[in-house]
Amino acid sequence: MTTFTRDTHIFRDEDMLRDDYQPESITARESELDTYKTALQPVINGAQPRNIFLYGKTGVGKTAVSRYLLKQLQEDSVKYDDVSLSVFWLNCTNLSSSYQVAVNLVNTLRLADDQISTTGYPQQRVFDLLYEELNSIGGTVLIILDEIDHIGNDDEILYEIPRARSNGYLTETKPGVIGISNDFSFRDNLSPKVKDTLCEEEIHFSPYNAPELEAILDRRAEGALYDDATESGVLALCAAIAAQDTGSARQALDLLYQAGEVARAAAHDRITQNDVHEARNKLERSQIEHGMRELTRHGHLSLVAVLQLALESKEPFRVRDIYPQYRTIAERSDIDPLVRRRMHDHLADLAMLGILDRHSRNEGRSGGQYYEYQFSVDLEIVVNVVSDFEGLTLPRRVAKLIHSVE
Ligand SMILES: Nc1ncnc2c1ncn2[C@@H]1O[C@H](COP(=O)(O)OP(=O)(O)OP(=O)(O)O)[C@@H](O)[C@H]1O
Repeated sequence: MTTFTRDTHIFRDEDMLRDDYQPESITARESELDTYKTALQPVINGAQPRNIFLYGKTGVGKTAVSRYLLKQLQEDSVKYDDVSLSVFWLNCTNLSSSYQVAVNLVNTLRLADDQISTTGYPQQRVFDLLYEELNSIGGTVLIILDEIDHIGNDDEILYEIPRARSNGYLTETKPGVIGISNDFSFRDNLSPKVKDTLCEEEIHFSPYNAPELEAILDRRAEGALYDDATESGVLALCAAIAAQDTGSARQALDLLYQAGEVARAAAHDRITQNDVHEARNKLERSQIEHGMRELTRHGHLSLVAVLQLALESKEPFRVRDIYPQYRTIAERSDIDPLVRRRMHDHLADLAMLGILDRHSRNEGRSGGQYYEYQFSVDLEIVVNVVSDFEGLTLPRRVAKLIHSVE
């Protein structure tokens, strides 16, 4: 019988290493905190809030710093009788227009039993409903729009809310918008009037360097791990790996967590540097698997075509070898094949995701330039992912291999 017993010698509180954990203090972001605090100061002064735009790559603390400061601002605002502050968060993932953001905001501001339908209203009607809700709240209302880049070019609302008071739609409420994005091109592509309004105050979060990441890990490990749970150099190694790759605190924390899990599974007394290396391989593997699963149908077909060739003969392969395989698999699966050039784009995507290696070659003096492809990951990983593809008629050799593994 399987039994569970508590293992406590590594993690004191493993939830503190999870992504949704909100740290009580922020490490290594002094200048961003200063600028952000200054931008929020008008709220405490009872003045119209400034609009703020935060941008920087993923995992560099934009959300954590915002949550930390806004919580502090809410606590401090209570001390002033003439300040009434309300803060609302909306994650804009999957919201690709001003209309959708407006509807979701109305529903965020309303009670659960008073929600509006997400379709069927004219845009101006939804904006009017939003102004009604905002007016009924009164005081200062800060709206934080996380992952704001999903709204794309349909960005009217980012102008409408900040300007609603000066345009006469709001009399009781002073609105402020804080937009958060990890897409650098989004800011550059904003329409000029939106840019002027939303980016009144811009704060850029740069990637962390290794000492900064080590300081973040150190602070987090104090609560998450027991005092002697890591071999010396483990935190520095996690920090160095993440700094070299992305500069993301999320990546560094994930690595430490996963290394703890590796140590726990192997019944080690403490996390070793080898555990960190193993954790890194595991994380990379799962990232690559995820990348393969998320490909489009034709990406999957291209992947299977290269896999079939790799099982039959020695890599690398040219597009002229891969394309006929791709066509055959597509036709047998009742899918219209793409033309060769378009399929080549999918091979380029596979190379970009780190699944294939791609080398450019020159064919002597007379010939042109061409590309060669080969897998840069273990075939075992590819076979494992391909075995979950549905609706494809797999070539015999691939199907047989999958069958033998299962
Ligand atoms: N300066 C910091 N001090 C303490 N913890 C931090 C710091 N920066 C980031 N973290 C932690 O790293 C993780 C990722 O941070 P966060 O979610 O704030 O990144 P982000 O920049 O908002 O990323 P994304 O753009 O993907 O939403 C969180 O667990 C957060 O608590």
